[in-house]
Amino acid sequence: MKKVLLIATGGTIASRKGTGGLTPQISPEDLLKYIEPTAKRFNIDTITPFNLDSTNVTPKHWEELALCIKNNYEKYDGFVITHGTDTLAYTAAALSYMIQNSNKPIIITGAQKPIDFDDTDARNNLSDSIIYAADDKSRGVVIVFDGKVIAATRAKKVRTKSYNAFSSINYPFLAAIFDGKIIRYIPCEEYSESLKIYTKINKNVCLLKLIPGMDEKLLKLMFESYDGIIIESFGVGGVPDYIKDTFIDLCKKYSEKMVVMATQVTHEGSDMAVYEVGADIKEKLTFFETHDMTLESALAKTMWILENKDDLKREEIFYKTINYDILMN
Ligand SMILES: NC(=O)C[C@H](N)C(=O)O
Repeated sequence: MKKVLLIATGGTIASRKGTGGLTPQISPEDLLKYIEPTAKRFNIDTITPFNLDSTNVTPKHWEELALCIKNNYEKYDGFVITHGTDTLAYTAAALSYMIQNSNKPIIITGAQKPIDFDDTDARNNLSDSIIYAADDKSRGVVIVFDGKVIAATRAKKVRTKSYNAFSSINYPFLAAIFDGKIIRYIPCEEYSESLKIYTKINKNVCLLKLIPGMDEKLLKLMFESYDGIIIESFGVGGVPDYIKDTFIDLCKKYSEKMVVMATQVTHEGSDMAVYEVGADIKEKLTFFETHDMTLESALAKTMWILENKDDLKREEIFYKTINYDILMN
């Protein structure tokens, strides 16, 4: 019988109504009781490293999850992490960099409604995740949600209430699961490189979303305070003329920091070479562009590189495809 470790971290899937609204209360053993026909086909152990609404999940928790999988890796055939949906895409992206070349599947799932609601999506999501985790052809870090399997670097929460809460951005779904059967659109390749688990990342990374007319004060503050600065610019990318000189000065002054240019537009990605507002600084400065990556992945990849990779290797690794994260590189 396949051995699966269910790692419960809270979220709506395990929530009940408290006096102040929904809060995680249902134990992982009780979660499994709601999907008994599936659960009894496998040998499932449970562990609860933390029990939070995912609004409260931080990079420190991503490190706890990576360590939990490292400590249990040899004992199980697959892993299912139940997680709140609000920051699930961030955790999934982080685990994609922290756990690489895993020939065992690591699934992250959650739900829009608690598992004990009559109209819940939780039972399908949990049951599908366990089936996927126990399947011989599954590998790597993925999200299973609403009958779809999404590469863990490509997900974005796009709906706050509907069951199809996650989209796979700039990449197709890897598989679908109908009535407990997996239909693989993109078969998982076996990793030939050895498993790598990183349990530390650099948490000193910030995000600045540009708005029309933005004051350069914020830009200065971010360059002074952080090791990694992600700037979400407009369209395919550029820096407005009214902050451009400051941006150039700061990039030169803090050349040891990682500056990453992203876009606020969800689909199709950035390309700063297209317009003069982007092209002129791209020639003069060293920074990274997210291209078709999600913001969640760009953030997690920056945190992982800053902590674990040599400065000279940054560029090569930022643009290297990891768990399907970037194609336009
Ligand atoms: N659907 C959910 O899980 C939302 C919840 N607030 C969470 O992220 O924990």
